[in-house]
Amino acid sequence: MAYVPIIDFSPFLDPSSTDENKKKTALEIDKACREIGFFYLSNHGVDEELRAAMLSRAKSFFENATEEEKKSISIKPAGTENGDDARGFQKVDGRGKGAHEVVDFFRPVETSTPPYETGLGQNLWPSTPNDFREVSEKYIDALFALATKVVQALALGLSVDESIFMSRIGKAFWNLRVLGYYPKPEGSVVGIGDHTDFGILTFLLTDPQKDSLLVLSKDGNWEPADPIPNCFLCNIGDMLSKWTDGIYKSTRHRVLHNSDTMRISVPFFFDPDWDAVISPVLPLDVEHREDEGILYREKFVKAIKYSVVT
Ligand SMILES: O=C(O)CCC(=O)C(=O)O
Ligand SMILES: [Fe+2]
Repeated sequence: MAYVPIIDFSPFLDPSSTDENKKKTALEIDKACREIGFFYLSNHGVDEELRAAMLSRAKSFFENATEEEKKSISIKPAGTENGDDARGFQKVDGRGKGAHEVVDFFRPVETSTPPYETGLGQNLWPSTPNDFREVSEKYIDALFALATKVVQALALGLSVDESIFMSRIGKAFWNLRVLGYYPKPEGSVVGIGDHTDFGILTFLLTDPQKDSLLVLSKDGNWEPADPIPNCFLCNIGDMLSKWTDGIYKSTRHRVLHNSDTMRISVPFFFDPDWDAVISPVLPLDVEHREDEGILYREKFVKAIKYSVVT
């Protein structure tokens, strides 16, 4: 797809690559972030078998989990038993925004005890299929390592002191999201409504179906961002936009799934540490403007209450 560029990430994985090669890749990412807010990442180092396993476990969950199991792991309001507004399964109906089913997992928070505050509960792992958790945790580790490297590349591309970013992602509050878009029933919209992601970067893994994910271009057209074999589709969230004072865009996107076949999609959202303050590091000729910061966890709570809990 011509609109979103494909960026070869191998210089950041190959220990023998030169600083010059790294800088070239970092500047390609920088350009995509300034102009589009989306890019495909190839040669990212995440094993093909692991990606296939993650997709197959997601598919197996939607094909085989019973309604009873889905109910047992469903998201519950914070303050109620096991509830934290955020972790677990939910079925979103097609009124307005677009129908889908979704299970959300977040970084575990060892220190919190029930009743949980928003976002700070325990992950509710499905038991269908029985190795869902094991595969997901391997996948999360791989994506966490990749995302950290991409953030290093962002710092290089921006000529920003890497430690400003690194000191705010050591315990990145990641979210693994497993989405099932069912075949379209009569008279409803299957998908996800127009939105921006609210973290730093999203890494999207989907099955090979086309024409579902649409990205809003600068001139106001919805451009398809179809899967490309062996690439992650990456996009910028609001936190990275804030870090760059809006120079990088968190681009609007939506899903419209008009098909007789179920679509499986697994976004990995890489977000700042729970307590991180995110403030502009750009423009480079002024001081890092700490006073204009936003607390990530406040952004999270607002975003979750608005988008997830119904
Ligand atoms: O399913 C997709 O292709 C994208 C999902 C998405 O945009 C989201 O969950 O934020
Ligand atoms: Fe999104």
